[in-house]
Amino acid sequence: MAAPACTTAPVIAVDGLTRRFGPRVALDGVTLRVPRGEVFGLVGANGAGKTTLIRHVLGVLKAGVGSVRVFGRDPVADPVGVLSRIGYLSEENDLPGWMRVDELIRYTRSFYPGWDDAYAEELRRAFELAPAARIGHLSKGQRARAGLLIALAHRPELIVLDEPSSGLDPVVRRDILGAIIRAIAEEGRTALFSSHLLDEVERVADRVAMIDGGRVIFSSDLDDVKQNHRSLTLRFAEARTRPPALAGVLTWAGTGHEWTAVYAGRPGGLASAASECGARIVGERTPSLDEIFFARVGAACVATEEG
Ligand SMILES: Nc1ncnc2c1ncn2[C@@H]1O[C@H](COP(=O)(O)OP(=O)(O)OP(=O)(O)O)[C@@H](O)[C@H]1O
Repeated sequence: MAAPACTTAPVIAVDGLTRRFGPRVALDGVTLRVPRGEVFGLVGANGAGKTTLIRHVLGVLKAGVGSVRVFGRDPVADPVGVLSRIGYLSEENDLPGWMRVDELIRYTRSFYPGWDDAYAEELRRAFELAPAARIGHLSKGQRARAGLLIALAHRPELIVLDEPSSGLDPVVRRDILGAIIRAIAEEGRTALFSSHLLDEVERVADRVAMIDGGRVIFSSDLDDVKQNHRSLTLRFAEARTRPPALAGVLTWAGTGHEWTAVYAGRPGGLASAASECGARIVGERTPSLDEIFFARVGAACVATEEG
């Protein structure tokens, strides 16, 4: 999954994007960069703003406050220039139910000069889609595979997948992710996908942005995320009813003598602070992306309440 070194302009550049639906703020000052050749995971709970952000990237929604550039272009002003280079799988996966699989492939093919017949056929076989099957009669998982096939087969420079695994069984999930990896492994290809399944993002992404309440609360290279967070269990000499406030600790869980912290900072940074308050570290490990996400969301909520 190693991405090529990225020195070129980002494929997606979002700056200060705010979107309101009536009184509801769906995106709040979002700024992010999706570098070329990387797999970028957008993670957040339902309603966090992932789909709204993707709809701006596709030019379906126009940036009122802030700006969105894809391949350096405004996707609203230049939809053909941008969308012809994107493969998109929507969360709803709204394909025409009356078409057969082979008709869907022929129909979609006509829009894309770069359509790769051999690759489309390879995907059709890998996804076990019968050419004569009616889309409307396919299972949800099969429809997702068909949607993914037509998103991938024109070999787009950028593939955008909104919750590709939503509602699918683990085997299909792996099929879908395998296909994503194949698509992006082609030189210089970029993938942006949203998910609330943190284990899935952890498996495939090079970079993640965590979104909560319309804000990007954290965005980083995945290896850096893992390196810069530790889960540390502290044993205190005295039993405590609440944990101490220690710099770098995002969240605490525990009771009495033992408390576990998700900590962001340099390795070993918590040790001296712990000993100053009569504790020693009795356990240490790398937290999962899931733990980091919830720690970050929790810390962001506390900061908002205090701010
Ligand atoms: N067209 C719309 N009209 C009104 N509110 C909207 C609209 N689209 C999104 N929202 C609201 O904006 C917020 C962000 O929604 P969005 O669909 O972007 O979240 P999401 O992270 O993609 O969640 P999900 O995975 O559930 O789709 C939510 O509170 C949602 O109800």
